[in-house]
Amino acid sequence: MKAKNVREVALETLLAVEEKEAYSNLLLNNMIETHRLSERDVRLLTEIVYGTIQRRDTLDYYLAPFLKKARKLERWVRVLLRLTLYQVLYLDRIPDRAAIFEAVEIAKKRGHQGIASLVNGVMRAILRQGVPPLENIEDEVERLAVATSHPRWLVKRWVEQYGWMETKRMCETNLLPPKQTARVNTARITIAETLDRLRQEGMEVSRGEVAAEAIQAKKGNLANTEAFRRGWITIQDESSMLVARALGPKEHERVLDSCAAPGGKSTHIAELMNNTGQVICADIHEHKVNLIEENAKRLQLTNISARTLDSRRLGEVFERETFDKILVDAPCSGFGVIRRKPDIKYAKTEADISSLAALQREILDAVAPLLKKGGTLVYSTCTIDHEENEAVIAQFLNDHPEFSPDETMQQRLPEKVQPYVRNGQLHLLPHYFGSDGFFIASLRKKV
Ligand SMILES: C[S@@+](CC[C@H](N)C(=O)[O-])C[C@H]1O[C@@H](n2cnc3c(N)ncnc32)[C@H](O)[C@@H]1O
Repeated sequence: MKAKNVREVALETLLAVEEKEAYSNLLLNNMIETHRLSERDVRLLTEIVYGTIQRRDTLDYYLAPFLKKARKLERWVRVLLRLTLYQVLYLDRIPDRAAIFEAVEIAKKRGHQGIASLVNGVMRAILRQGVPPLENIEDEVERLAVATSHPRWLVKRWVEQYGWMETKRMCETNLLPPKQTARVNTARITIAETLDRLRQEGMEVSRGEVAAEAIQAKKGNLANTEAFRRGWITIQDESSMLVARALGPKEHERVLDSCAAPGGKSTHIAELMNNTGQVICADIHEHKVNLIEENAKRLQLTNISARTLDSRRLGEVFERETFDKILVDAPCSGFGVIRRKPDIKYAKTEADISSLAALQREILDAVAPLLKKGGTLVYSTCTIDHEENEAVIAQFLNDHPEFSPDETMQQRLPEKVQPYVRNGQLHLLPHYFGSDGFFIASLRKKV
């Protein structure tokens, strides 16, 4: 497939993201499969799609003065202009004229000569005059929001919760491409051997930075390796790997993972238990439950069982005080994973945060009776919002005096993250280690 067609595929993908058909990572995978792209084209497509989404609001700010005279633009024309300007401003290795030429060709093919002239005219004017400076924006919250392409309400909320400097760092880090990391199935293979095998497959890999079982790849796709097919590795972010460690499952225990699909943490828990005991997984979505089973099979873990269940009703399925450990890896707004799923920042609203917090409290309330006395309950999210994190835990502790914060969690976590643990709660922001933003709280049920 020629580079020209890659940009058409990019336009199609971006339009589907705008229509909210699915998250960009899923749409991109579908497109890559449908169009059978070469590795080089996959890289360019990925860069253009993620980059254009990541910088959407900045690109619109830059385009605005050049579109004043244009009549109402069709959505696809705006998206085409965005992805072309993205290449011109942020992709050094692509000559401006090549990016503009391709855009004009697409405009002719998809529209007509008039649209092609508009696209050409706007892009040439930007090359001549340059884009408007961000310094023109007086309000500093607004300026940061436009410069890093986050909704203003979200930046304002983070400034209130974390202060200006942390917010600025977080917004800037969210623009970087995500790291590619994986967890080694240490029940079956050592880290050193995994690294060797992956290097033999042509991958550029090293140990991770935070979690003991983590490796990272600079080049190549870990999901396309023999090591992955053989069940030696699982694609997972390093922050995510800390959750099973925080839970600290032991051999022969009975563990409940109440929001388990696709099983990233359940399989880690099962590995840490050396394939003994029972990891019982629940998830509300049947199609996702199948993924847990597929992953367990690939990793050759036989101590996992998965069922389609609503965690708010688990009391109807399981006896009280039957689990040694329970994980609630709750559905959340996902603001810690913007690097990986950039469309999240435009898709979620403040109202979503409040309704998610209500759901999170409901799930916690429902699973609490199922834990044995002396057992551990871990609550985690891949968001960094107080309302879904510490506020949920504060409310839970208030409503459940039989639980208390578990101070021992700190010792189960890698030394590097220990300074970020307070009162049995770990807060990781994306710029600390370049991993996902995460919240993990451990609670102990009194004996
Ligand atoms: C953060 S994801 C879990 C990720 C998973 N723990 C992993 O590491 O691969 C949250 C999951 O909760 C599920 N979910 C949402 N509401 C639920 C409910 N009421 N009961 C059970 N699962 C639910 C979603 O389908 C989603 O798979």
